[in-house]
Amino acid sequence: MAPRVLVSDKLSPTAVQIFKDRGVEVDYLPDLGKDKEKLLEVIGQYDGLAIRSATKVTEKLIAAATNLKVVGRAGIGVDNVDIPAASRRGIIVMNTPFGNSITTAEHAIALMFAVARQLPEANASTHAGKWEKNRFMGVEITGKTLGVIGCGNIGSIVAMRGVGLKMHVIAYDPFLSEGRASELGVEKVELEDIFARSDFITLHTPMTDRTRGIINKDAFAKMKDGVRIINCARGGLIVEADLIEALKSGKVAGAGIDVFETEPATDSPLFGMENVVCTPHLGASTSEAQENVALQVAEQMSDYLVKGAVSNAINMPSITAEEAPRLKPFIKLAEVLGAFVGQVTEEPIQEVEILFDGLTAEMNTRALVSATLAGLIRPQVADVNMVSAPIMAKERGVILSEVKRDKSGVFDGYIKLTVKTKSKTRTIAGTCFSDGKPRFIQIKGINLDAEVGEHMLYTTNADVPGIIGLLGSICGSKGVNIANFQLGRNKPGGDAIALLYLDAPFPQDVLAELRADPKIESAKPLHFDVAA
Ligand SMILES: NC(=O)c1ccc[n+]([C@@H]2O[C@H](COP(=O)([O-])OP(=O)(O)OC[C@H]3O[C@@H](n4cnc5c(N)ncnc54)[C@H](O)[C@@H]3O)[C@@H](O)[C@H]2O)c1
Ligand SMILES: O=C(O)[C@H](O)COP(=O)(O)O
Repeated sequence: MAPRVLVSDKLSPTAVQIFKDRGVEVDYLPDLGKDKEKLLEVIGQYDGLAIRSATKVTEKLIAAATNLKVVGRAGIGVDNVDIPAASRRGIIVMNTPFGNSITTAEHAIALMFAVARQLPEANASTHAGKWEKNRFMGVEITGKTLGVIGCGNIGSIVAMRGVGLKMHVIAYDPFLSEGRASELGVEKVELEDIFARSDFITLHTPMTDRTRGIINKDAFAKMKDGVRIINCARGGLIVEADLIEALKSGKVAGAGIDVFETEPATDSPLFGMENVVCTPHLGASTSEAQENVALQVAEQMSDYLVKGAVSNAINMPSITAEEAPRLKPFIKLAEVLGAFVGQVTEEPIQEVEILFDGLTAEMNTRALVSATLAGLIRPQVADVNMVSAPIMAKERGVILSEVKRDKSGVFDGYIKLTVKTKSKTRTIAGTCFSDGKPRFIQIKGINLDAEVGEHMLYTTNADVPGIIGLLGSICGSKGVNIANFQLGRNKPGGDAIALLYLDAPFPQDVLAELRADPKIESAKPLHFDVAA
């Protein structure tokens, strides 16, 4: 059945066409995002949801979205999506990180000019036939200091434009390197310097708990008199009540505001204030940017729903369409290695080490780590997947380490998983053969070559005669066929294991009998999802 996507905000028709061309059914209902109740009613039918900023993907919506696999944000900011809730439910959230950056940077520059020269008021006055030449006295931009808070994609473009306008550009961004700053021609400074030195301050950070209210009463107090503020990022970065105070007192000479604490903003004390230029979240609204983000989001969502390729996901490692087919069997391998340990482990997991040897070390190991963790946690939490597993592992305090090394044995490459609990350390290694099927090649340090089947039985036992007979006769007595039987030991008479690949689940009613046999130390029926 073709995957179904709902587009619940206004997107360029290009997106709809791309979904259709890629074999995805699409419902284009651009006003549905604003109708929370209706959206809740229908969301259960969809595998994908394509949005802009109007649709709020809340925990409640996610709980109702029983089939949802991907949320695609045609744009950058994902603060309208409850990412932790989506991740816990295994829903990928992707955005289009570059499609509207130039357009938004241009809007910030446009607002800066509009505020510097009071263009909207001058325009309105001239249209009204007033010719108030003496009323509108602006300021020059050349030679002024532009303070950029957040120097990522958009902030960098604004900074470069500022340099081009002969401004002195200073930037605060904890992740901005000195090298990148000098490449952009900006001075890297602290936040306090931005406040103290800027004639214009422009905001370009995402909205997070750390950036919320970054421009507040205290910040205004540290700024130059007559500073001008531009916000094309998110409304909540500025405490609006504090901005209004600062405008009234004359501390702030003007503001260019594209984004508001509450949107849509149809009523705000900022409206009608002298030299406050407002636009209705138009930063990304050019035909070029909207074409870019619509095309990109539809391609990314279709690639995921149809081919399993992941790009620009906020909560999952990327998997390109090219690498997806090669990676797929190793993702399955990683999952079954995790699933093996997850099923035999009953204590809380403390540490996980995943070793990638040979060709596996050259693969997308972030995706393989996520798959291993998903397999490991699934016996406890059934609906965990590659998106939610890393979060769950972290929430459970699991210490995770990843090791990569060159080919070290007879296999071109393999994955070895070591899991520590309070009382035990368990190890298992596996590889994929050319048939693409996962094989266990080592358990507890004991070599074997075991094909992985849906139903298996794993025993640790004494290395004594009669194990094959015992297991064979118990399975035979219940009519369970053994497809493959693997034995291994660390030394004659030492630790031994048996791994049986069965054509049906091992019967629970004979498990106690098996475990009671003195030759058997432990016996565990296992189940693996080996379907493609
Ligand atoms: N008005 C609009 O229509 C519009 C359009 C696009 C994007 N946006 C907003 O602009 C934001 C920035 O977009 P981007 O593409 O440049 O994102 P980005 O991720 O490329 O850059 C954000 C930068 O902010 C920095 N940062 C994070 N926390 C910070 C902090 N506490 N102080 C200073 N810097 C901090 C990051 O290091 C990063 O470099 C988006 O998150 C979105 O909310 C608005
Ligand atoms: O984060 C973004 O990409 C912008 O805020 C654009 O939002 P919009 O798609 O609702 O215009």
